[in-house]
Amino acid sequence: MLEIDNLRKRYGDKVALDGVSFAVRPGEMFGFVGANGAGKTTTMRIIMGVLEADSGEVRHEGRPVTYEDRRAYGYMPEERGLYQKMKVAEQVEYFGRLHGLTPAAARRTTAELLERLGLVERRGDAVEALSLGNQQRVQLAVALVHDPGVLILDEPFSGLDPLAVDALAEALKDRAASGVPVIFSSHQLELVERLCDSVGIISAGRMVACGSVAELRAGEGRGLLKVVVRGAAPGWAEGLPGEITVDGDRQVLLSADGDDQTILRRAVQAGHVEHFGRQEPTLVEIFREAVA
Ligand SMILES: Nc1ncnc2c1ncn2[C@@H]1O[C@H](COP(=O)(O)OP(=O)(O)OP(=O)(O)O)[C@@H](O)[C@H]1O
Repeated sequence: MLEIDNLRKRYGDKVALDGVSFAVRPGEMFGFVGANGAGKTTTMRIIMGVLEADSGEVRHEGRPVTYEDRRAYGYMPEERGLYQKMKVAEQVEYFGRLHGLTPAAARRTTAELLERLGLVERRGDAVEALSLGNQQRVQLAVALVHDPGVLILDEPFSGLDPLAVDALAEALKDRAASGVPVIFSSHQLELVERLCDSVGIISAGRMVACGSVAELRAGEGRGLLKVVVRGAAPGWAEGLPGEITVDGDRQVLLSADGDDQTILRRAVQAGHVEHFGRQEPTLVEIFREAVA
């Protein structure tokens, strides 16, 4: 388990982290979300030891993490960090060697990763000649080449097309499935909702919500009741709590606090009920509520 315990960090007068804590289990994919400037990059830099916290601790498997531990982590920094003139395959191999792989192992792993990430045809190109999406794939290959025990990725999906998102997502899911804790930050909340076992929402340096999407949903209450009735006379829902919208011959009632059975009876009497059910809040709605 990777534990982030009560991290505090100031830049001069600016409080960037104000007691951030969370934990990520082996094999868990943790989505780290928050508005611009909320403190995600600062937290990840502290986990990686690129930046020192004013106080608090990062532990892995019960012990404070050391420089040696971190050498075995995979990291995709916000500022990226590739050699622009170096060729793709050479670059991934080079980072593999820096992490202590033998030349043969670095070559083999590089070939596997380039295949996996759809980069085989670009293996001989200089990084500077690649599109942003392909550069990001190379960056991920570099983060994965030494088979890291922990993966920390700062906005790995930003600027990627849907196919590149899928390729990266599959590679991360694979790593998580092999028992590695994976933390990534993102502003793409639908993606986080789809991929992550748990989510942390940070706002102004504080963790304001943390847990599985199902747990975060449960904290939001029952969700809105949505009823779609076709062919009902106008005014059928008079007196019922909620808002009606008209869509052709359909009327849609969204109700936050009406009694389900009463509303259902009224809807059945009024017309043909096409849909009746509670809408679960999306992560976008949970996020808006949490940072409000
Ligand atoms: N080197 C620095 N010097 C001064 N202030 C900084 C520095 N780095 C970050 N900050 C401030 O600390 C706060 C947290 O920044 P951080 O980069 O961690 O946020 P973030 O959640 O990663 O944002 P984004 O989504 O925009 O990348 C912000 O107010 C930022 O302006």
